[in-house]
Amino acid sequence: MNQFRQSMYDLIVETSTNLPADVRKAIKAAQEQEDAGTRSALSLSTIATNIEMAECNVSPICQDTGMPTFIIHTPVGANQIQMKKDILEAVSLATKHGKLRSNSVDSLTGKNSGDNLGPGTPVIHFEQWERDEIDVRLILKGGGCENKNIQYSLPCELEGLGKAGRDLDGIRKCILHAVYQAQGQGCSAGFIGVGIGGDRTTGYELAKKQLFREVDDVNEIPELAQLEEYIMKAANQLGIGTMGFGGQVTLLGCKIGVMNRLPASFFVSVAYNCWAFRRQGVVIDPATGAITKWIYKSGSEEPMKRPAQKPETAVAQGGERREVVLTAPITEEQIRSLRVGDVVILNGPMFTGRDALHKYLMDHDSPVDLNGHVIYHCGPVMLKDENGEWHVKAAGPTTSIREEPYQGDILKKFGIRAVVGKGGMGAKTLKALSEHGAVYLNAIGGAAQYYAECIKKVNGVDFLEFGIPEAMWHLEVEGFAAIVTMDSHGNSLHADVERDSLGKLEQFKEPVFK
Ligand SMILES: O=C(O)C[C@H](O)C(=O)O
Ligand code: SF4
Repeated sequence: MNQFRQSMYDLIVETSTNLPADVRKAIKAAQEQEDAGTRSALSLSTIATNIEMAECNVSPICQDTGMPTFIIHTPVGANQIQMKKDILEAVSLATKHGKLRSNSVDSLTGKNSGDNLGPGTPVIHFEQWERDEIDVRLILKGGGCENKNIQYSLPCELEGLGKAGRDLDGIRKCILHAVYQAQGQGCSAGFIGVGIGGDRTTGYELAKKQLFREVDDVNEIPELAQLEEYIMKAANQLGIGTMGFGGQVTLLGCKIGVMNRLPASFFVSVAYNCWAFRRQGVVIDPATGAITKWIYKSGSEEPMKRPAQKPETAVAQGGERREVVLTAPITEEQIRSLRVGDVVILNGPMFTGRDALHKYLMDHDSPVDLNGHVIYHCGPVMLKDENGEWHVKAAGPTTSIREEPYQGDILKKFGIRAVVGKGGMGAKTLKALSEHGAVYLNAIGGAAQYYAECIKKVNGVDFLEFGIPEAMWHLEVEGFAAIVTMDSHGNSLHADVERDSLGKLEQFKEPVFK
């Protein structure tokens, strides 16, 4: 088994950097369905480019490399203690090499362990079987989509859909509601795994296990096969689209599993996975620890279509949208001229800030003058070279709504003119954008290689003690494209799409499965 640690390292790198063929196929099919020139089509082109860049750079597809979760089947007698040690070493090494972001945070102190190891991380499940080989599957599911997981307890009353009872039709309503409530925040278009039954814990486990099924397989249980097919059709009529920009494709895959439950409980658990659906698996020779087979067809066999021109250029040429180039510090006048739908190309300085920084800035000063500047909701993957210089390895946006309690106050306090993130923000921020004269710019979630390439220099860093993802990185960008989705005149594309999709959800109120 001396090669086992290397095999686990290879599995981690492949999973983080090369999206498997079945996932790529689903994204390519979505590209075919969206009308050229729309915001969703533009986002899918960026996503396609990003997938190819990640494979080519052998760098993370998305900066959030998630909670590494290993599901392992071993022959009777395999040394699981040694295997676990090897996995921990492989995880730590992959983190050191920038293939995983340091993602393990002490929940009480906020301290990042720096190597992805700590109580509860990574997740490793062992099970014995009677076969001779070892089967290791890995999923890297990011935090933003994890936050959109949802569990229903039937019977219940659902917004837009009314009563959901303890039957197949009630289950149908829960799943549709799950897709609706995620909006674009889990980086739609997404994949869902559903677990029917179990208790609160095993229901979610079952839901996550569904994510290991191939996107195009067919459920062995006929009622569930029918339900999966129905959900794919119905969810794609909600109009949420890629990143919640509106569009034809909201859901890329739906897999449903079932297990028994207690008489008093009836849970429907939904695990939401972003388009950056990173999972792979290997078969291992128990004698040597070497990989004998990759379980999911490699992404390298399913190349993405690269757009002929840069996606943002294509949009600007589409006519209806304006492209505005801005360099910080930005004036109020420049901001007031922007409208929802405009594409902004940012050049110059940009400062990252996410959860820890927003909380800090509420009652402290900023170490840098933020007047007229751009704050980027981003927790990058960074590596330091031998000369002590930092390099950006992956740097897409994080879900902005988490900063809703702070953002409005902070942008007024420091004079910030633009907030870059993904998934949009709420009413409090929208009001502050209007009052102060600022905009919200939506970048494409998960497109971490695409944005990393726009970052030309790291000028400095503050609060490294918050950990790499939470630190305030001083970046210098060039050609960083994002779409105005909330302007300084009270308009929010996110509010519009949410309202429209609720209207569409209501069309699915009547029973379908009797
Ligand atoms: O943590 C991140 O960088 C992103 C996160 O996965 C998110 O979707 O918000
Ligand atoms: S940023 Fe988006 S693509 Fe990346 S892990 Fe979070 S939800 Fe997934």
